[in-house]
Amino acid sequence: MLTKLPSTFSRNKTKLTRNVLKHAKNLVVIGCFCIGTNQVDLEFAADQGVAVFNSPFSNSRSVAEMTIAEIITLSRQMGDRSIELHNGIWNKVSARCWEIRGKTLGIIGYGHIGSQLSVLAEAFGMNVLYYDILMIMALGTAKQVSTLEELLNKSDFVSLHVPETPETKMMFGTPQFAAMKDGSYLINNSRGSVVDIPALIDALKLGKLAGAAIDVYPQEPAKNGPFFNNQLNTWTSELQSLKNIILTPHIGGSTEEAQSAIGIEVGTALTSYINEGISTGAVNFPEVSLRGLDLDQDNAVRVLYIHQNVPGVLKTVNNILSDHNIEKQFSDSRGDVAYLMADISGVTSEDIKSLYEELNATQYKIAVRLLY
Ligand SMILES: NC(=O)C1=CN([C@@H]2O[C@H](COP(=O)(O)OP(=O)(O)OC[C@H]3O[C@@H](n4cnc5c(N)ncnc54)[C@H](O)[C@@H]3O)[C@@H](O)[C@H]2O)C=CC1
Ligand SMILES: O=C(O)C(=O)COP(=O)(O)O
Repeated sequence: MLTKLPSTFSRNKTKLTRNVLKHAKNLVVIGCFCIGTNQVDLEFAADQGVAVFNSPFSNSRSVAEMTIAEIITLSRQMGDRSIELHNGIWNKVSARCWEIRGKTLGIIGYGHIGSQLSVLAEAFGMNVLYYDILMIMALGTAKQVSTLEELLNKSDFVSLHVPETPETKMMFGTPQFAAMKDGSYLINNSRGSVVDIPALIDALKLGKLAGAAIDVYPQEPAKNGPFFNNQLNTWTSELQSLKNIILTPHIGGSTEEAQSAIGIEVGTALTSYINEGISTGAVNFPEVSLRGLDLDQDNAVRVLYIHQNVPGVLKTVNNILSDHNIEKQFSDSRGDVAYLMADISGVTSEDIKSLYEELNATQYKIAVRLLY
């Protein structure tokens, strides 16, 4: 159906690969109703003239809150106590159950989620360290460390909040577990590809880690309900058998508040791109905007021209537009793709057809839309 749609919607499970996108001939825009955009081949989408929008922060508070809940749940072994009581066992213990006050939280990836988590953790009396590839201003009394190793050596809890990129794939494996403090905890609410699960299982079995919380998996089932082990990964049953490990079904951003805010944010971006061509906030595309579009005035037309980023294109396009008054114009490029927006006036309905045909016939065009 993608071939017939001007826009398509995805959450993190909908894989829009090169193979899928190359059949989507009429596709104009993709909305990812989530933060992560690794499920879409962003570069190929841009090469096809398809802009991709996401919701960069609407569910970040939900993830930060869930992480705080997990830190306390792990520290008090509440998951295990709850499972025991569900199975009719009363097991009142305090051994190796801790307050989180005064403990150190190491945050890997200090972006929207990591930085909110930092503020919440400090409110609980935790000390916060963070590691990020960028220099980022610390909130509260958190401290940025310059190596991942330093963070791992010093933290009682380590929480991952990085995006899936070639650099973060399997960034957490045997050497990173070895560098962690004995009896520490790992939380992964980022992406399933970031942690080497067999290495995590070993660290838990050896007692190196006192617990872990995992929300994301290398493969995830496409729908709710019973799943076969190989739909998550081949080690699911091992994970299920371990003590003090919280397993959640990728629900970090799944709250009513987050879903409603995401719907509004991405929906607004999609409609302003479709109706006005505005690409501000696109994750794969040049960001172009022009002030007020008044199509009722002076036979106005907005020209949206996406093209390969090579010399000479603007000259050709402006030559075609030059029979009309160019009220305003803006152009930007990102990598191999460039995007020109121009508001022209004095365009008759006959002109529109010929303008479209001429622009469509230009050499380096990727896509053309005229709004009138
Ligand atoms: N479990 C869930 O339901 C959810 C999971 N997520 C995941 O969380 C990720 C992070 O979300 P945000 O904080 O909003 O993203 P963000 O883009 O605001 O922050 C990510 C931070 O990670 C840093 N980073 C990138 N590569 C790194 C590396 N190799 N080492 C250290 N730091 C690195 C970046 O510089 C940035 O500061 C998303 O990309 C998504 O995959 C997001 C929302 C919900
Ligand atoms: O926002 C994200 O990146 C998430 O992982 C949450 O995705 P979802 O809305 O649950 O498909």
